[in-house]
Amino acid sequence: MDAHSELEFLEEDPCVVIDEVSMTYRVASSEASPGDRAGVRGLLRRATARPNMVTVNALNPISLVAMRGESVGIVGRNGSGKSTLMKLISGQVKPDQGGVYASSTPIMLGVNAALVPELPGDHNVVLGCLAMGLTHEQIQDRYESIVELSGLEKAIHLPMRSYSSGMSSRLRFAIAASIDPEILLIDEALNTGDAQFADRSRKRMDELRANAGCVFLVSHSLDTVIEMCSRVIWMDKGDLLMDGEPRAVVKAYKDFTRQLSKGNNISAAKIRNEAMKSLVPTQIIERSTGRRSARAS
Ligand SMILES: Nc1ncnc2c1ncn2[C@@H]1O[C@H](COP(=O)(O)OP(=O)(O)OP(=O)(O)O)[C@@H](O)[C@H]1O
Repeated sequence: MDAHSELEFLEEDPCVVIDEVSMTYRVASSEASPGDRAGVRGLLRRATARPNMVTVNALNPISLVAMRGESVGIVGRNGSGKSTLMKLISGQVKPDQGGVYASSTPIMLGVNAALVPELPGDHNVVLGCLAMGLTHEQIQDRYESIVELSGLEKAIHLPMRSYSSGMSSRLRFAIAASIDPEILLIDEALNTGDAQFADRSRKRMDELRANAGCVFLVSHSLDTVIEMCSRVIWMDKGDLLMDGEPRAVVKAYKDFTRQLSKGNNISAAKIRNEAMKSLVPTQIIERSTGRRSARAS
């Protein structure tokens, strides 16, 4: 990249900058240590002993920049680090190292609303909206459309603990979708609820995407990702493998999973390596103002 294009890039306005972020979790493991008894007796002993703490690498160091106007899809197998990345962006968890910078508070659809199961749905609408910083007037204006989007009808007056998990997700989604965030995070929210709700939520999501500065969408539905995203990243075992044009990235990911499901582990590993080799790493530059931008290194 020559000096001129680098300058041009620096003048753009990123919504989210992820700078060399990594994340591990510490969890208790029941795996036997050398010298432990085998079988059920061993398990019983370990169940009452102090647990072995192990470290799970959820995310290896990654850097990423999302510009205004981008819809970034995130695909990958179970446990590849997609939700962890979303939680880091939304600030729900802190990285072990590195930093996440955002031009405004990222809003995770359907998860952020802190609701009270003992209270009826309508009370929770008010609580959820207050928690997101809406004023009384704004809540009054939006109340009807939230209830309508949730599709709960009369059940809106019943305690949330009496809802099915789909009903409660629908209410969370409807509350979270009542604001127009600049940075919108959607983690599988599209798969919430039944077909009728999927239609309604998709419509609202289209409006949100149109108004948002940038969107991150985690989904196992690859058609949805192609349809909705301008760019897709593929993650695997905590690594960022590929970042680019949706169809190309989804194709590589599909080829990879197809080989895996046929048991062709060597072919799958080849596709994984090729994807990783072709990835142009992002290098984050700290500007004199303290703001961060990126260039491809
Ligand atoms: N709270 C947690 N405590 C311990 N380990 C965790 C926790 N959350 C995630 N992990 C581990 O971190 C890794 C990444 O998990 P993550 O949920 O980010 O994956 P994912 O790509 O979103 O998976 P999925 O497609 O199944 O939702 C996995 O190995 C998982 O077991």
